[in-house]
Amino acid sequence: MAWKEESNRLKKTFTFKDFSEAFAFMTRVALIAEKMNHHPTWTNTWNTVSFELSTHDAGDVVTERDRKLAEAIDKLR
Ligand SMILES: C[C@H](O)[C@H](O)[C@H]1CNC2=NC(N)=NC(=O)C2=N1
Repeated sequence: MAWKEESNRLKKTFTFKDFSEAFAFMTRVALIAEKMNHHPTWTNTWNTVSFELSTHDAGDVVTERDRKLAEAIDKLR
């Protein structure tokens, strides 16, 4: 599934087998975000993880940094 761009955010929701799988994914995303110094706004409800990416330093709009992070997140799946 593709990322949706709306209201100055890149959005996507991932669904996993259970919470443990979802949290393992979040752990891997966290390490990548740190490495890229670009961090997601995200929510986790049981087996789902929803992302809304924007660049705070650019006034909370979508930039290339968000697209790169989205690409890196997709590669984890
Ligand atoms: C100093 C500033 O917090 C850093 O440059 C990073 C940290 N992570 C970040 N994450 C996101 N999404 N946007 C930013 O502008 C951003 N800035």
